[in-house]
Amino acid sequence: MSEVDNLFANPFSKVNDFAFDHAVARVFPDMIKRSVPGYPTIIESIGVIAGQYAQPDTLIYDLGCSLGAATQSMRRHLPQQGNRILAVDNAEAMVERCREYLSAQDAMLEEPIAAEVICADITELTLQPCSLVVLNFTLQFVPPEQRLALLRQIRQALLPGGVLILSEKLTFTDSQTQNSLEALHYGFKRANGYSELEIAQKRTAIENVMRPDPLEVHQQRLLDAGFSHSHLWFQCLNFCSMIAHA
Ligand SMILES: C[S@@+](CC[C@H](N)C(=O)[O-])C[C@H]1O[C@@H](n2cnc3c(N)ncnc32)[C@H](O)[C@@H]1O
Ligand SMILES: O=C(O)C(=O)C[C@]1(C(=O)O)C=C[C@@H](O)C=C1
Repeated sequence: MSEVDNLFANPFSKVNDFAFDHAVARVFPDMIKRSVPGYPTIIESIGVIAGQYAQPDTLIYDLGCSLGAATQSMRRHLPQQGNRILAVDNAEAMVERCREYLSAQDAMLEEPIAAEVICADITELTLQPCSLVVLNFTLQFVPPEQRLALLRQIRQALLPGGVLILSEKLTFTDSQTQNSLEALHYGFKRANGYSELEIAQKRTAIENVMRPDPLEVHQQRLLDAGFSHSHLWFQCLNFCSMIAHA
């Protein structure tokens, strides 16, 4: 089961780029809960949103599933209506553990919704028709120049009435807002037991691999990808989640 995240607790002579490797997979539930304000609420709400929007007998994608927290939530909330969930991640360490977690969940649910975990790059997948797609803190790790093409693919795969749930860390074009929310986010991490060194080293580790966008950039890109409408349903500090309608 999950261990405490102390991956950045000791000083490094050089901080390497963040990777979703075995060390991260081992501590990931603790890391994400202590790093992303509102993460438990977002996970639980994804199940509720899925209950509202997943159409009977259709496919659901969880893209960049990590350990499958969103998939597990959807399986808890969805009525048994012939849905199938495809959870995809390109980090082998995550996929291995995700499969274990979902098998453990199988044993706890009466009629578990079918869920399959695939190790693949989501920018290279051909998506099948589906009613719901989840990108929960994944798009920020996709190279910016590939984001629009991915969203177009998702839009094209969505059935009429289908939705995308898109959760992201945000940046803000107004520097006062940026500085205020960034400082509060570090305060959130501190309150969750991370030291100044851990906060600083993690910041360096993610700066080349995780490139968040402002909300306006997301909204325009969703329109450019063919979504008819998008809106926020959650924001806590500089982290948010949106629903985009096909
Ligand atoms: C912050 S984690 C996502 C958390 C997860 N969705 C959850 O709800 O707990 C980002 C994940 O996206 C995956 N990822 C990043 N780029 C990817 C890509 N091109 N294809 C597949 N997975 C990707 C990473 O391996 C990582 O597991
Ligand atoms: O922005 C940060 O400082 C974070 O730690 C965020 C974040 C994320 O949003 O995915 C970065 C990497 C880990 O996956 C967990 C959390």
